[in-house]
Amino acid sequence: MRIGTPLSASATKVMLLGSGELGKEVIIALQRLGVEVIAVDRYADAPGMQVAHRSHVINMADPVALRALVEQEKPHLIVPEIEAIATEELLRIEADKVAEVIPTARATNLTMNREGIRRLAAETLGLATSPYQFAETLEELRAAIAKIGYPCLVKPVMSSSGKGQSTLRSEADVEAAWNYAASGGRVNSGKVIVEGFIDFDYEITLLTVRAVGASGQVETYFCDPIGHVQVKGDYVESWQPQAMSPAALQSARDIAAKVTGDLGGRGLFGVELFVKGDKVWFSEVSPRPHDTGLVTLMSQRFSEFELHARAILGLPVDTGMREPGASAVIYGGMNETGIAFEGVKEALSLPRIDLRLFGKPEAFERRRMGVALAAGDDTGIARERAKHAASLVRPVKGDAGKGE
Ligand SMILES: Nc1ncnc2c1ncn2[C@@H]1O[C@H](COP(=O)(O)OP(=O)(O)OP(=O)(O)O)[C@@H](O)[C@H]1O
Ligand SMILES: NCC(=O)N[C@@H]1O[C@H](COP(=O)([O-])[O-])[C@@H](O)[C@H]1O
Ligand SMILES: [Mg+2]
Repeated sequence: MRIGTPLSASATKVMLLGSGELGKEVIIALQRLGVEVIAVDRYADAPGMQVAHRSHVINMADPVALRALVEQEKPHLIVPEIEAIATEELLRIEADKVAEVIPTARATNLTMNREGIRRLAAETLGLATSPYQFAETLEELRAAIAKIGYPCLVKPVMSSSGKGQSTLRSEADVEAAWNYAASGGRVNSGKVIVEGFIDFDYEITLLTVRAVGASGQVETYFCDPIGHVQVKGDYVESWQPQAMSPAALQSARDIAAKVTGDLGGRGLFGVELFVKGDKVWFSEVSPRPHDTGLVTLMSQRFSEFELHARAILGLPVDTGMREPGASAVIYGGMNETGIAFEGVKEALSLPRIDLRLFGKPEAFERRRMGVALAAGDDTGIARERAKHAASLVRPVKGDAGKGE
């Protein structure tokens, strides 16, 4: 693909659907390559909007509003960024050749909903997954759990970052899990998945890139595995590389190649896998950069965001690492708008540390507001540094007019 001049008739135009912290980095990467970027999200002043050429606030789950905006902006590429999009409309947009959807409209549609991707992975591709059932009423949920047993997890079919997700240990947890799934998902479709609990040794994200190679064909590239820790279904810490046995790594790559090969298109995918010994289970896949991959801003030659930008533009990629790294999340810790951060100077005084403060206009107790990034001679050192730096950054109530 030729790249034009932004804001001119020759512009290469990309529209991000979702403009949070991950989209913000994709936008910066695209802008560096001379792309014109339009940021879209459900609220004003989202992180990516603050660096895009222009932005729009719409309900992306509304097919009519989505179609109208795409026809108004006429982007060449549409890059979904969040799990709250009317993906059936993306199928129509792609079929009508209005714009190209990254990686494909089908991939976005299947992964937007846990049922689509789970049935594809387990039933069509025959990959190992946790046992699962779907339910649309509390009664169905009880019947589903009777088949799966305890402990198990209940998740809304459309959600992310652990929203609406519960781990159930007994019958006493069922009703609360049902209610939380109904209220906590990003979009309430009324349906939940019940998953059997996998007692894994560790879990990884295998960033997998489908990009045009030297042959001119789309080829599959793997980044080094990323290890992570999740609390309440949301990532709090990640590091790269995660040590794996050769058999587990091979199996992880085979699974990732199968899933991303079926989903197709160009772009970077975050393939989430559970590992116990040499056994690997597929959990889910994001057809876009992954939150645990924020570590790659520090650890790779090209971050997952730069790789996504290159891949979607049809450009070559290099998935090599630079050095071991780690990331640690900074939460809002309060429900306030216009907060401030203290301790940034202290955090950045630590060796080989960097920070991203996302600039979200409103903080919530458990809303991710920033991330500390660290490098080290090994991941143990990098993890300690990242956690230390994150702990030094303290969100406080913003004081209008006070610069510090
Ligand atoms: N079947 C399972 N067995 C054991 N742990 C699980 C299972 N499903 C989920 N988890 C744990 O919960 C975490 C979040 O689950 P999942 O990835 O499905 O949620 P999510 O809302 O899609 O999160 P994200 O969008 O951040 O990836 C997993 O990374 C894992 O730590
Ligand atoms: N696990 C998916 C993930 O991390 N997605 C990232 O979080 C943003 C939403 O954050 P918000 O809920 O704070 O607005 C999304 O826009 C995306 O950048
Ligand atoms: Mg996940």
